[in-house]
Amino acid sequence: MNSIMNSVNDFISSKSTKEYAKKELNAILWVALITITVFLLEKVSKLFRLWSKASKIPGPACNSFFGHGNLGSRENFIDLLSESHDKYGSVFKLWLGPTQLLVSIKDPTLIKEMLLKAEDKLPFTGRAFRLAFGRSSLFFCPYDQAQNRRESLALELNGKMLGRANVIPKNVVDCIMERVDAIMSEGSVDCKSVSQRMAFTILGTTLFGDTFLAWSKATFYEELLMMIAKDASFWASYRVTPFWKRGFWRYQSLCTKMKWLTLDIAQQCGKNYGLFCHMDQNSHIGIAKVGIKAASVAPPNGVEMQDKFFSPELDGHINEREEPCENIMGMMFHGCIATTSLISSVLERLVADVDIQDKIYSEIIKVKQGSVKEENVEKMLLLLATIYESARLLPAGPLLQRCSLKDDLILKSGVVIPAGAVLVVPAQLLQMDDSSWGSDASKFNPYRFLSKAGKDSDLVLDTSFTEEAVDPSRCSFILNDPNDNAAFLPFGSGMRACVGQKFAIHGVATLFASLLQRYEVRLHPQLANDPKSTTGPQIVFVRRNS
Ligand code: HEM
Repeated sequence: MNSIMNSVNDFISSKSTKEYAKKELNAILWVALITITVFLLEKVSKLFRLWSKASKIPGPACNSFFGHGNLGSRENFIDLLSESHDKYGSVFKLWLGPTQLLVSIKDPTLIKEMLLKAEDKLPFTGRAFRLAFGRSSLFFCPYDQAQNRRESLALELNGKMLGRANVIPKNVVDCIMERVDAIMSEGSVDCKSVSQRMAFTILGTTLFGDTFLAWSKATFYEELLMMIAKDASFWASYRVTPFWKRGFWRYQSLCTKMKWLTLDIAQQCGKNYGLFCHMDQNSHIGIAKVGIKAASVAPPNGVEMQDKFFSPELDGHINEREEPCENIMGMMFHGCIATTSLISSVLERLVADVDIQDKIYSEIIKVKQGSVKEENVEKMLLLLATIYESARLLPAGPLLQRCSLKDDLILKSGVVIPAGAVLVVPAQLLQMDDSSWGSDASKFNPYRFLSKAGKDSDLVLDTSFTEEAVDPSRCSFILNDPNDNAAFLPFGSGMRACVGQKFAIHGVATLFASLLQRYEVRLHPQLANDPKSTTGPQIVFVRRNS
C-alpha cells in the first residue's frame, strides 16, 4: 500500500506533470481569452452596424456618447416628439444611450406597415407590469411567446363571448345597475370611480364568472388593484430594484396579496386547475400549497375561459418561467384600467353633449322595440360611434411601443430600422391630427364614424343625424370600421393589437344601452367643475320616468 502511495506522490511531484498542468492551464486561458475577444468583437461590430444603419435615419444631433440623456417628463416627451416630427419628418431617431435607439413614426401608412411587421415588445418596457405581477406570456414579451395565448384569448373573447346573446350577461348588467341605484342614493359621484366600479365588475365576471358577483373579497381586490396601479410606475422608475426601501416591500406585499386573492377567486369558481401543481415549481411565494379541492358543480359563466388561461398545458406548451396566474392578473389590470378610462371618457362626452345623449336614448328605445334580442347593440349605430369617438379622444396611453428583435425592419418607403430599436408611435398625436381627422380633430364628433349607406367612404361630418338614422328599419347610415382609418389607434393595430377591442366596445355598448335606458346622466349642478377634482367631473344619474 505504502509503495503505491509513494509512486503516486512521485508522479505528481515529477517535473513533467507540472509542465503538463501548466500547459493545460495556458490552453484554457487562451481559449477563454479568444472566446471573450470574439464575443467583444461581435458586440463592437454589432454596435458599428447599428450606428451606421441609424445614421441614415434623420434626427437631432447627439453630443453625448450616452445619448439624449434627459428626455424630461411624459408630457414634455410627447411635445418633444411632436416638435421633432415637424422638424425631421414622419420618421426620426433619438439615442437613449450608446446602444439604445428610439425611432418614432408619425405617418399613418408607415405606422400601419410597421405595426404589422414589428411584432415584438421589449421586456424592459413592461418593467412596471413585471414588478407587480411577474413574467407574462401575453403582455410585454416577444411575439413567439405571446402568439398561442393571444390566439386562444381572441377565440374566447371574439368567438364565444361575442357570439352569445349578450356580450355581458343580463345578471351582470342588472348587478351593475343595482350598484348605480345605490350610488344614486348617495347623490353625486365622480366619473372616474363609477367607471372603475363598472369596469371592474365587467372584467371580474368575464374572467371569473358569476361567482365573482358574490365574492366577499371583491371590493378589497378592486382596492388592491388600484393601489398597485397607482404605485407601479414609481417603483419601476428605479434603475436598480430598490430592495433596500421599506415602501418597496410594502408594495410587493400588496402584489402578493393580489396573487393570493386571484387564486382565492379561482378556488371559489370550483374547479381543479392543473395550474397549481405547475406553479409549485415556479412560484416565488408558494401559492401552490393552497390546495385546491375538485368541485363537482357545473362551471359558472366565464369558467371555460378562465380554465384556458389557468391551464399551463395550453396547446401543449409549458413555458417553464411563466406563471399562468400572471396572465389573469395582467388581464384584470390592463382590462380594468383601459375599460375604466373608456367608460369614463364616454360618460364625460355624454354629460357634455346632452343632445347626443338624447339621440342615443331614442336610438336605444327604437332598437329595443324592433328587436327580439335583449341588447342588440350592433344596431345602435350612434351609440357605437360615440364609443369609437370617445376612445379616439381617450387621454390614456400616449405611445404605442414595438420592436423587431431579430431582423431589421425594411419599410416600403425605403427606411431601414435596425433590429432591436425601440419603435414608438405617438398615438395621441395621431388621433388628434387634422390631416387624418379633419379640422375638427380635437372636437367630439361621433358622426365622423357614420357614413351614408352605399357611399361608405363619405363621412357624415354635417352632424345631420336625423330620426331616420336612428330608426334601424329605415336606417340609411352605416357604421364605418374605425380601424379603416390608420390613425385610429386606441387599441393599437397590427400583430400586437389589443385582443379585447371588440369585446370591450360591445361590452361598454351593452352597459350604456341599459344605463341610458334607465337614467339620464347629467353634470352635478354645483360640483360639475370642481377645480380640485382629479377624478373627472361630478355627475348624477337621474332616473327616467318611463
Ligand atoms: C377599452 C378597453 C381597452 C383598451 C383601450 C385597450 C387598449 C390596448 C392597447 C393600446 C394595447 C396595445 C396594442 C398595441 O401595442 O398595438 C392593448 C393590448 C392588449 N390588450 Fe387591450 N385594451 C382594452 C381592453 C382589453 C380587454 C378587456 C382585454 C382582455 C380581457 C385586453 C387584452 C389585451 C391584451 C392581451 C393585449 C396585449 C397584446 C400583446 O401584447 O400581444 N384589452 N390593449
